[in-house]
Amino acid sequence: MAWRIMTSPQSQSGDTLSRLEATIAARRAADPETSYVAKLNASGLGKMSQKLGEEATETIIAALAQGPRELIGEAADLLFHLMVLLGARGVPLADVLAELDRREGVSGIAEKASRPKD
Ligand SMILES: N=c1c2ncn([C@@H]3O[C@H](COP(=O)(O)OP(=O)(O)OP(=O)(O)O)[C@@H](O)[C@H]3O)c2ncn1[C@@H]1O[C@H](COP(=O)(O)O)[C@@H](O)[C@H]1O
Repeated sequence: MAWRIMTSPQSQSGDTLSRLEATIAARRAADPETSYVAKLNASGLGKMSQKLGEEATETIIAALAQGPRELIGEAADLLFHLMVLLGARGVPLADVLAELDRREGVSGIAEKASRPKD
């Protein structure tokens, strides 16, 4: 039987990520002793990028070898660390969502085929 997660009515993706973006912005300059967001920002872009890569790897491992709960946890870590990195680079979530909106309805296969050949 397929495994299902009950989706909380509060966890509409846009709202949740928008709130997380605001929280991350508010915590960036907090005390690194008490704020993980501040600690990540204090560690610099290199460390933040490394953490994103680690979370991506852990997500891959969960997808290949673990259960849905582990995959959900790792995917949440991955999204969180992506949001931290975007915030540190000053890229608004709205810009990323707008790019996804722009791509809506464009098949990845058709888009790739339309690229100029070398
Ligand atoms: N959503 C998250 C969130 N998801 C994951 N994490 C943290 O991300 C880390 C996951 O990375 P790891 O498992 O590699 O942890 P680690 O090994 O301890 O990390 P390192 O020592 O290697 O840096 C853990 O410390 C998690 O607690 C998060 N930390 C914070 N948030 C959000 O950010 C808000 C602000 O957090 P603070 O800045 O800590 O107040 C929180 O209220 C939450 O809403």
